[in-house]
Amino acid sequence: MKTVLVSAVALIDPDGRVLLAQRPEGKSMAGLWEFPGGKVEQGETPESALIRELEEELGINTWESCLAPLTFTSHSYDQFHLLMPLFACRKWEGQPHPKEGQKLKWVHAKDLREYPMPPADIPLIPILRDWL
Ligand SMILES: Nc1nc2c([nH]c(=O)n2[C@@H]2O[C@H](COP(=O)(O)OP(=O)(O)OP(=O)(O)O)[C@@H](O)[C@H]2O)c(=O)[nH]1
Repeated sequence: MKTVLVSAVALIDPDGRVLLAQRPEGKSMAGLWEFPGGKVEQGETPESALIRELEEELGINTWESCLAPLTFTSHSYDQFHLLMPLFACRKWEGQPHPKEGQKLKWVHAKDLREYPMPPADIPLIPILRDWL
């Protein structure tokens, strides 16, 4: 099976809340809440892919020096195996706003379980809760 590298980020606001984005209708796993990010394309690093995705999805800018490795998930879906590093980021420029029709929500760590997430993300929840 093909391993797909997807880079994702926990954006953390001054209140310690994390930004989740709801996958829009029409996409696979529509309605589930996920961390902003996306596939690492040819010639990109996980960091550069994330910087690009944050601009495309949320209209914010950040820098490699502001992306701290936090943890990762590794999960087999039917069609591919997902390998997803999760970075933490507390510093960016601009106000995150939905550029692709997705819903956005700042969520306290203790409330993360209330937001249905893709199966690959489930092991990340306690790690984030302990870390935040
Ligand atoms: N950004 C992001 N992707 C995730 C998370 N969890 C998870 O399983 N994924 C999966 O990782 C892939 C990310 O791909 P993408 O964001 O670049 O592209 P996409 O949603 O258009 O993908 P798709 O249309 O192929 O489903 C998707 O298959 C998505 O379901 C997460 O927390 N954040």
